[in-house]
Amino acid sequence: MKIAALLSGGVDSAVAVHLLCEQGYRPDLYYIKIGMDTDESLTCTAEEDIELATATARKYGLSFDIIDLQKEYWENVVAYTIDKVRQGFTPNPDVMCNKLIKFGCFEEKAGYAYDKIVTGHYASTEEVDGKVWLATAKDPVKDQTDFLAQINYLQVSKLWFPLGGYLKHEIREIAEQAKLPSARRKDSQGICFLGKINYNDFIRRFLGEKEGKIIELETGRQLGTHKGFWFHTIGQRKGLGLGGGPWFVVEKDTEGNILYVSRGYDTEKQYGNEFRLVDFHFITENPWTDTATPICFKIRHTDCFQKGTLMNTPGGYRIISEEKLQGIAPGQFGVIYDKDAHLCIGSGEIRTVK
Ligand SMILES: Nc1ncnc2c1ncn2[C@@H]1O[C@H](COP(=O)(O)OP(=O)(O)OP(=O)(O)O)[C@@H](O)[C@H]1O
Repeated sequence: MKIAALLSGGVDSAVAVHLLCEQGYRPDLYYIKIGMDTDESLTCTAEEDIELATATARKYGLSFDIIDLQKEYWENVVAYTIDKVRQGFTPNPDVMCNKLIKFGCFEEKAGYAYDKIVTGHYASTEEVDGKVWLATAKDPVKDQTDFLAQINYLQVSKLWFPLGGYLKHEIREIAEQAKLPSARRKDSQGICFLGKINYNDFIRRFLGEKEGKIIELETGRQLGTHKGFWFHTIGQRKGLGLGGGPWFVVEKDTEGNILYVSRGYDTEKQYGNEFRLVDFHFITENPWTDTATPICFKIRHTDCFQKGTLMNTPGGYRIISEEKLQGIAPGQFGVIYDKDAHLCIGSGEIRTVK
């Protein structure tokens, strides 16, 4: 079996490679370059990543290649991110990076020559009645199935996640014992291409600044000004610069460049229990024929699953949540799991119900 392993320079993918070697496999290792070489302020930690990845490859005597997908990353993931922000949505670049870059463009450049692609994601796959499904990881805090929920059947059936059956602290212990070069490396956080740079600086570069009003939704009172709706997200509390809070962003008027906010933790306006999903995507297939199916779901990357019902209506899919949810942000992905939160079934982009 020919195996390619995606190595980031972090501890998780190094342990994935270690576990494969312990089982007698000899994967070819690949680092994907997605930073911007030409722009100092927009580069990731690429140099350090490549050094650590090279050291891991050397330790196991495996082949190591760097695949440059910078152009593809900017044309697909960054363009998508800016486009969504401009429309007032909250994008999820990590979801798109998995779908389009790690398992998309990489496949076209190198992955096609392999039977299996291995990563250090915390996720599993499971065969049910001869079909492969994406399944959650043993570690509920680290589970990354929500970032993988836009991949397709060809992708999931070729993927192998060796860390799915481990807890994060077990992975750290394995890395220490095996003396992996990246054993003591801190976990990476958030959106990769942003690396060390500030998200607002990144957005400002593309969309600039434009002053607009901040208005209290309940009273219509103007409380202050902001520098562009694109710096703010539904449910967000930080960065409003208003006294006497807590204030939360509850609505955005993108045409008028107005932010509507609401005060306190318990205001009705912050919460909702129903939303729509557009462009709904099943990873393996649609396992449900009913118009109302009990499910678990997530609307953001957290370790808690919400319980609710997936409604298949003539106007598209909707989720009705058992509990009221704070900060349902259009543009984010609503990720659907079976009712035991075991199989990840698919995802769609969140829209409000009007
Ligand atoms: N630049 C990259 N090149 C190749 N593979 C990558 C790269 N970035 C991430 N990956 C792969 O995707 C997996 C998940 O990446 P992510 O950044 O979400 O997680 P992580 O838990 O920080 O992983 P790691 O500790 O391996 O960096 C990694 O384990 C690795 O297999």
